[in-house]
Amino acid sequence: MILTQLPPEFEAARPVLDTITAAGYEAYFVGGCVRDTILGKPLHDVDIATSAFPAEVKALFKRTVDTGIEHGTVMILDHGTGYETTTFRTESSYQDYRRPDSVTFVRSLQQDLQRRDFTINALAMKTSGEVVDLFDGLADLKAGVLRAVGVAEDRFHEDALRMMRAIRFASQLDFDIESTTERAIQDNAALLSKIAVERTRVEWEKLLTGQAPKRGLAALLATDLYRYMPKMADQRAALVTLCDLPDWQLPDTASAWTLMAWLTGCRERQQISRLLKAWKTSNELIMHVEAASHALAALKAYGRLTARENFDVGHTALKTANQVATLLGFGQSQAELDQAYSALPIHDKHELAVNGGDLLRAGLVTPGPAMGQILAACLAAVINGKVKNERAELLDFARMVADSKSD
Ligand SMILES: Nc1ccn([C@@H]2O[C@H](COP(=O)(O)OP(=O)(O)OP(=O)(O)O)[C@@H](O)[C@H]2O)c(=O)n1
Ligand SMILES: [Mg+2]
Repeated sequence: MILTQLPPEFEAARPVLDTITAAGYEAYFVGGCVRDTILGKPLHDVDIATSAFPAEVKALFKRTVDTGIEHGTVMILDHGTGYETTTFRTESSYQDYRRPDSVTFVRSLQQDLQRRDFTINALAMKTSGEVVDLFDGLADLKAGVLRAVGVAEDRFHEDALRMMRAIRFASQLDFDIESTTERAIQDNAALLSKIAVERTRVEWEKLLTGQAPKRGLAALLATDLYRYMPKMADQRAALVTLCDLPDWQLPDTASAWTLMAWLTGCRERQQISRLLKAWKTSNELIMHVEAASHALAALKAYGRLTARENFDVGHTALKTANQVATLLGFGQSQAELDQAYSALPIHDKHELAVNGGDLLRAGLVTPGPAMGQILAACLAAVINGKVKNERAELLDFARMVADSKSD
């Protein structure tokens, strides 16, 4: 197969490959970028494989960064773009970064492609557009099949994350997992528990936000792989529920985690935070999912949020909640939710027309906890529409609250 029209990312990288080949080495585009080009999908990174050893690559370019030199990876910087360039190698070193000596550099492309995970990822391409397909990856790409290169067991022993990757690609590409490969996942599923949670999480998020998530989830259930994901061993029922829902898609990781928290019965802040911490997500995401989960519970119970809930949850988390509610069958009109949110008198506590200094100057209070309580009462009154967000009215209201306190 020869691709006649290469995407602009490849055209931009052409001089880099030409420099390497002009020096007498081989250089190819390789892996996901070749796969995605043939599928007509957008590219996110261009990876290069070469017969040149890292020191040889570095000698050819002015600017390089040692991003993973012990695995043979050097990043070449060219016109503001970085190209991960990896020396042909045999044994996978993905598994154990503390054992860089598990990499053996080789001079042959065939040996390099042989240690890659799936046939559709073991494709290489020359700058001429000629695709090198030594493991029938093109046929599998056409048929929509994920098949391990060579002996599946061996590939999964080299890097157990590949089992997650298989299932993630099934969802992302809407592909079938070939039966021997699927069987090998089932037989080796327990190896996943050795993989760093962060790596598993990336695949899990890609699976949930893929185009055919039910396909990935069905494979997760069929192979029992979910049992070795954090906090998931007892969650078969939740996954079955997801598979039984009418076709659905999730727009982002925040909605994916809000859905998972909901289906695994995490309603309280603490439960949500415990779940997400087990998956080592960012604190920012935890806060977003907590807020969205709060909104989701309100949508489920009442179909709407109170003004206070709207204020506390915020617009982005509200949107996340409604996306998940829609998937679960109790979504509301987003336009109406947006309207109710916009109708709030204020959207942030800094918009309140009085602050602590105002209360002090008006002689309503002395510094201390009482001040916080009065401000909180003002905020609540404004959010609930009881008092206008205007200085004079709020000072009157604050005086009333202060008086009632001193009674
Ligand atoms: N555990 C892994 C990870 C990667 N690879 C190989 O390295 C390539 C690039 O890896 P990566 O960018 O992680 O994955 P992609 O397949 O490119 O998928 P994505 O679109 O998510 O980048 C893969 O295509 C595959 O050939 C592998 O064999 N085993
Ligand atoms: Mg990639």
